[in-house]
Amino acid sequence: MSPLDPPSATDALHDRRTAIAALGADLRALVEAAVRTGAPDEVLLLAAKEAQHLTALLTVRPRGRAEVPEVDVFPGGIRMYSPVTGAGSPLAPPLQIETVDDGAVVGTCTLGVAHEGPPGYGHGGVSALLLDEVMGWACSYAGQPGMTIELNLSYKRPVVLETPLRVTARVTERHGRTNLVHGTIATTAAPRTVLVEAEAVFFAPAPDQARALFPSLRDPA
Ligand SMILES: CCCCCCCC/C=C\CCCCCCCC(=O)SCCNC(=O)CCNC(=O)[C@H](O)C(C)(C)COP(=O)(O)OP(=O)(O)OC[C@H]1O[C@@H](n2cnc3c(N)ncnc32)[C@H](O)[C@@H]1OP(=O)(O)O
Repeated sequence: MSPLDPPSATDALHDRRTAIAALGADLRALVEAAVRTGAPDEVLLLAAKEAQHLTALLTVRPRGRAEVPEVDVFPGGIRMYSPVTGAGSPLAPPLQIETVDDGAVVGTCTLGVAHEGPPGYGHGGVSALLLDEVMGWACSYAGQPGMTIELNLSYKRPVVLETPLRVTARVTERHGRTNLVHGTIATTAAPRTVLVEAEAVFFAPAPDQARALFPSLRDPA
């Protein structure tokens, strides 16, 4: 089962997610084209007008800042607009979450030029983004969805763009509501060569605290 399209989805929900993902894919292609283009100035200005038209088209019944989208399962499930995993997000690579049998969570993605830091390599903040997300999923899979309270990174080698990446995370220790998590980024071609390593502390809020933090959470228990 893919956590990004659970079998419980109704046809309408599936159709909505499919449409959101279609728009997300084209927006990502647009973002990548926009940051790589060598088109002349007049073409950029024409594209800007077209982008304004698209923005107007989509500004219909916008959801509230803290509202959980109807297409999402929160916490611990599909997030269509996540800047990391969201198929509907132009910011997301997007990263696909998978689990493996021994308790580690594995995510795969490929970064584009839009995610560049040093020329040809991924931005260090983007590596942190990928790790934070997959480490968060490791907590959810360990039964304690939580928020990052500390994240330490060691950048060992640059992360190459346009190369399939493998992001792994595993809960190593639990102390009450606090989980220590270890994470890595490698390429899928050389999974043992660690490019970035992370240690993090996640905190799983108690039900009352979760209700206060996330008012639209239906059943924090
Ligand atoms: C039931 C449902 C709950 C749902 C929650 C799900 C959320 C996940 C969502 C989607 C999953 C998909 C994946 C996403 C992944 C990405 C995650 C992120 O990006 S999260 C955004 C960035 N993080 C923040 O914005 C946090 C900001 N921090 C806070 O708001 C507070 O710190 C908060 C509410 C988390 C805790 O605040 P306090 O005041 O209640 O807690 P205090 O007492 O400070 O610490 C709690 C415990 O942690 C220990 N602690 C604190 N800092 C520590 C540290 N650096 N190292 C080790 N332990 C530490 C403390 O000693 C304490 O432990 P002792 O309970 O006493 O045993």
